[in-house]
Amino acid sequence: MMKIEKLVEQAIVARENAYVPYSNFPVGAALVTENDTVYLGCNIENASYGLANCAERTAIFKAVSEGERQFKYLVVSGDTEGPISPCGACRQVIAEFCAPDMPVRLVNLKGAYQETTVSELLPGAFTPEDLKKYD
Ligand SMILES: O=c1ccn([C@H]2C[C@H](O)[C@@H](CO)O2)c(=O)[nH]1
Ligand SMILES: [Zn+2]
Repeated sequence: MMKIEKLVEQAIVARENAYVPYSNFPVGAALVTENDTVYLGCNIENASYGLANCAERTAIFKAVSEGERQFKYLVVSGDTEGPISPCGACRQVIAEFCAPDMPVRLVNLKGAYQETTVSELLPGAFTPEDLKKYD
């Protein structure tokens, strides 16, 4: 397992690439694969506001598009008062690709954090398992 402090630092540094001309709210993410590869993500906004892609989804989509399917840890960082809170869309995408018991660390820039899990972020998620009987 990678050192958590280093992952948190990477998730914070990942904010530097955020494209956030509309919200001015950079968010970063660091996603660790089973083989300890780290995929970083930042939020990427759009003049058509609703098309913003959050940092967590950027990291997940980068990893999945490189063929990765097994993940073991996710860190999300933002300059929030308390730990950052992923949006509903990200919670659903996280539940698609990460095991229910996978740990997720939500952090801010002041050292506050919440260590949670995928299933705690989205209890009762609709997942690929629910479609299996239609295979
Ligand atoms: O967990 C979060 C929460 C918010 N945002 C982004 C979406 C938008 O670009 C900006 C303000 O909501 O922050 C993320 O990337 N991840
Ligand atoms: Zn989101």
